[in-house]
Amino acid sequence: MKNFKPNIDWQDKVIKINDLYKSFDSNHVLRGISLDVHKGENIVVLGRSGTGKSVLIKIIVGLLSPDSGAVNVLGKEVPALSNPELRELRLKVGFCFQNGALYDSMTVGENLAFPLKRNTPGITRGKVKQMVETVLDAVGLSQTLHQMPSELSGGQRKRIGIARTLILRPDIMLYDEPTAGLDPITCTEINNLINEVQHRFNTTSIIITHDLTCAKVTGDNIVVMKEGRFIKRGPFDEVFESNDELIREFYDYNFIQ
Ligand SMILES: Nc1ncnc2c1ncn2[C@@H]1O[C@H](COP(=O)(O)OP(=O)(O)OP(=O)(O)O)[C@@H](O)[C@H]1O
Repeated sequence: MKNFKPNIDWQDKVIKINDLYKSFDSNHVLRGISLDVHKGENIVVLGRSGTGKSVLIKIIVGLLSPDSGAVNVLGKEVPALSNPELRELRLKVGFCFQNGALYDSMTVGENLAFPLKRNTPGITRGKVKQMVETVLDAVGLSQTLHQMPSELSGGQRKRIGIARTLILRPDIMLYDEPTAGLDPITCTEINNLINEVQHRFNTTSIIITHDLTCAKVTGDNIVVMKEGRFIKRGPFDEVFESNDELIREFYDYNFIQ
């Protein structure tokens, strides 16, 4: 459970998705998805493999176009944006890749400085140094500044990946399977870090996962996705209190497999 009260503005919808459809030929992946995400909220999208979670995220950042429906992110209608407008939007929507996506030939510090230098022309070396130190401190890994990614554990790589997204101070963080492939203790650390980011930087987050513990610990609200639809939404305890057969099935699946 969170040891702080999230600062959520329920009047401010930073993501508004309405009746979204997306198919690939005869594969009807999204079949009428609607979702509001509020400023400062951590929302978890829970669903089994292949239900369309990644397709949804790609539509949110304009990497895929929907067949129909509306997608508004930070006040912009995403499908209508030009390429330069999309690039601008993507600076405000940070995507945390599953593997951290670090450059193996650069030190941790260089990996963190890279997006900052590329996206902030004219930034001084002093400012870069200060921002790198701040995000490294935020993820609890100040001591790794001069290390190479190959010297880090899987959990540390994830943390540095999160720091690299965070350094551009996005309004929205998208976490793709943040705890996949990690041992339970490291999972707990990553879950705590996701909450710490919410608390310290007041970001809005979408967390895609099939890890129920991650959903429970990080999510202010959960949506459960099945076959391209949201079959349930609400706080974790409310969703999983349900006697709905589809929800039980998901719950059992998590513990059996
Ligand atoms: N670019 C694409 N072209 C064709 N089919 C695609 C494309 N992207 C995704 N799909 C299909 O859409 C469906 C949903 O895929 P998606 O990656 O969103 O699933 P997911 O819920 O994120 O699964 P996982 O948890 O395994 O990552 C799959 O059947 C996939 O094959």
